[in-house]
Amino acid sequence: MDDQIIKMLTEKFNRFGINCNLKPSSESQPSVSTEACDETADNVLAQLNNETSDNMDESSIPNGIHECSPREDHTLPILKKILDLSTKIQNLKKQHVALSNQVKLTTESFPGLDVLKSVQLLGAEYEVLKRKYVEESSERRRLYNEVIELKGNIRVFCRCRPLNESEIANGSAVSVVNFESSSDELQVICSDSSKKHFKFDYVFRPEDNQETVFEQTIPIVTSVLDGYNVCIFAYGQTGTGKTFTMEGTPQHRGVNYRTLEELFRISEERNDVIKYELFVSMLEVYNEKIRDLLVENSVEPTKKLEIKQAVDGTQEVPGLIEARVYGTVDVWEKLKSGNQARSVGSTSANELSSRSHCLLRVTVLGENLINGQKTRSHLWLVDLAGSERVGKTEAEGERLKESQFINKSLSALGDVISALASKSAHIPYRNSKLTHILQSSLGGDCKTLMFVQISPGAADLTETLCSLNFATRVRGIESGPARKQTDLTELNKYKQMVEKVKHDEKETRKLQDNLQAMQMRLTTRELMCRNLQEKVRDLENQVTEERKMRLKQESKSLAAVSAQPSTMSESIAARKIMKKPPLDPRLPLRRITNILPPPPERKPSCSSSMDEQENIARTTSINTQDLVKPRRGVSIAVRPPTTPSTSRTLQPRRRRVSVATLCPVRTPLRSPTQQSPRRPSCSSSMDGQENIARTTSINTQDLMKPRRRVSIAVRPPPPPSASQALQPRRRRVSVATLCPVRTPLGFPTQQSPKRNQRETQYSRLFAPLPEAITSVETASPTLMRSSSKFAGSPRHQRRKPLVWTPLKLKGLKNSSRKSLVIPSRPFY
Ligand SMILES: Nc1ncnc2c1ncn2[C@@H]1O[C@H](COP(=O)(O)OP(=O)(O)OP(=O)(O)O)[C@@H](O)[C@H]1O
Repeated sequence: MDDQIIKMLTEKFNRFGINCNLKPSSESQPSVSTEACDETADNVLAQLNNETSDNMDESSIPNGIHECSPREDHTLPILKKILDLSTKIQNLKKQHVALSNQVKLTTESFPGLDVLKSVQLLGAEYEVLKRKYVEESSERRRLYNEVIELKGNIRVFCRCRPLNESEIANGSAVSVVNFESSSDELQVICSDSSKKHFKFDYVFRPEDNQETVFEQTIPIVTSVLDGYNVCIFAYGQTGTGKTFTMEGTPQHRGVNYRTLEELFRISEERNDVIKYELFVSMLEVYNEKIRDLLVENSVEPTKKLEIKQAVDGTQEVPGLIEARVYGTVDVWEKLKSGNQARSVGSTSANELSSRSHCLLRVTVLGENLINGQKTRSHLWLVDLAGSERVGKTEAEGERLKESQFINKSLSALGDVISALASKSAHIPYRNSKLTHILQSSLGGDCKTLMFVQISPGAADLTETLCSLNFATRVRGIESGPARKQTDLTELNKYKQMVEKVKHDEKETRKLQDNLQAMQMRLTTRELMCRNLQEKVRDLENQVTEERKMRLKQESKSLAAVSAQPSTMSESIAARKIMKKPPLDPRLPLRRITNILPPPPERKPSCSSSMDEQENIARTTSINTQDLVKPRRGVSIAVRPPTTPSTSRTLQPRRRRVSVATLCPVRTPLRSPTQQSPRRPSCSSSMDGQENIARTTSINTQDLMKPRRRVSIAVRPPPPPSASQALQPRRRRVSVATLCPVRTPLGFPTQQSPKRNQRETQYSRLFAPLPEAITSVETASPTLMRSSSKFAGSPRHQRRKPLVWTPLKLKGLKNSSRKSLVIPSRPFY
């Protein structure tokens, strides 16, 4: 026994109060193996147990344990445990040693540089091979599809069913269809014993089973996994085995089930390269209505389904259920429930006759995990309703209606096929729901396979010939090459996003431009405001200066008048000056703010033809300097009538009076920009008998002069002409009133030369005759009238009296005609 173990055991025994004297065996004795050690431990244990149970007397312990006398009984279980643990430790140590011997890590254990190099080489090689594989597999698919295209994208298989029991029972056991040695030809023996040859892509005999049929179908079916649209449909007379070929029975499964089975198998195969998702939809076209066959709750009223054209040009049925299928079990469940929902009925030709066209659509979404290419393709599996002769099947009522719909849609299908075969410009796809929904499958970039189902019975010979002729026409269609269907959903999404971004950018640019323009306008306005403020300040200064000067002058003249009041007129003038209200120390200047005044608006020129005898012209012009001049001048000129025209002859009682008034008017301040250089000329009819022309003109310098004058000029009329003799009562009076008007600030620069010209003209026109000029003190409307040459006009020619009113122009801001027609009054 190992000395170390003995020593350890002895120590442990002693610690627990066991007098244990374990001695190693003699030197001559061979070393004890671990098994021997275990055995020893077991013996010790057995011995201890015996001592505990039987109170055995002290005896010798074999194999080196010479003495062992437990003092107390309760220490034995602990000892036992210790021994157990020791044994376990030993065992673990042994296992450790064994494992260490097994795994000996040395520097040699790590791979060398050579190995690493070769691993790297292999990795690169693997990448190259992978790339080559992808290239090759795509090339294979391309070639494969090319082969199919060479064979024809519309392929026609003919399948003849076996004679059924009733046909045999009726004695027509002889088949009218003869099959040639080759697999793509057949002969039909007509009633006149003539033979008709038909050639198709493949001809299935009555003995050919479902597997044989599907074997030929596989190549075209698998194209859907490569991203091509595929359509397989069964056409033929009722009871010839269309449903049998497409759906089959649980024992003899048809193309539908086998196709999906194959698709799952291939997708499993390509799992590491392409990820596929399969969806199934099932619908029927019954009496020209589309019905979803996968709607679970048939109690609910079926929603109306319509065919719509999708963005990529394919025909879609929005709202149609697309059930995801994960395996053949799923598929079978879906097909079963769909077939149960399908409209079938019993006819004389077929006990379970399909009364509708059943369409199963498989949508395949594929994503290439290596290059990320996505595909979305459809596979249509169509079991058409059988063509039937209404007379032969003796259909009545609902069956008759169904038959009519079926035949109509099959006829539409025939028309489409004919149009496609003759390469007609217009293909009547929309003549029926069936052709509309199969539009892209029949004439588009799709691979189409048609099963023409025939009966071998002589009784169905005519229908058989019809079906075969139809199938021959279909085979003659030259369709274009099938196109791989990439998933355009994401592409369209990105396109829309790009469009939106472009639009947004355009909008942003427009907004930025607007902002810049606004900023520029703002800057310009601020500049203008500053200029205006400066101008206002200058004007205010000027006004203050002039006011001071005027005060000085007034005080001087007042002093002079009070000193020598010689004449009556001077005394009156002095009185007037005294009476004059003190000047307003502050001019009512409008506060100019940063808000710009509106753009200068032209006063509307209102002229209306009220009477060709009347002409009223008023012109008001305001100058800022006018405001500060404390003088008022009124000139009234009464013009003699001009030579009357012919028209006047017809209006003998009309008179014409023109009054021009120049007077200072107290009006609200107007901004310089609003001060139009030309006042509008307003004409209005005041009286049918009178014509009043008033011209109001304000001159700033005049306003400053401290004088008031009203000049009334009454000119004698020229000698009456012959025409006037006929109009003795006509008079023409022109009155021009010039009065300084207290107006808003104006600008001298705005005094247009045209206006000056006009003023000169007027002043010349209304220049007072020396003998008619009366001083202000004596001039009054009454006097004016009495002094006029026409004062003694007959009463019925009375003109509208002039109204002498105080100057009231408060609303110049509104710039209405009223504010410009300034009524005047004597300055007393
Ligand atoms: N190749 C065949 N082998 C064995 N039985 C067949 C075959 N073809 C058809 N049958 C049988 O003929 C009968 C009628 O077939 P099926 O109902 O498929 O005809 P159909 O063309 O779909 O008729 P319909 O247009 O009226 O629906 C069925 O009982 C079917 O099992």
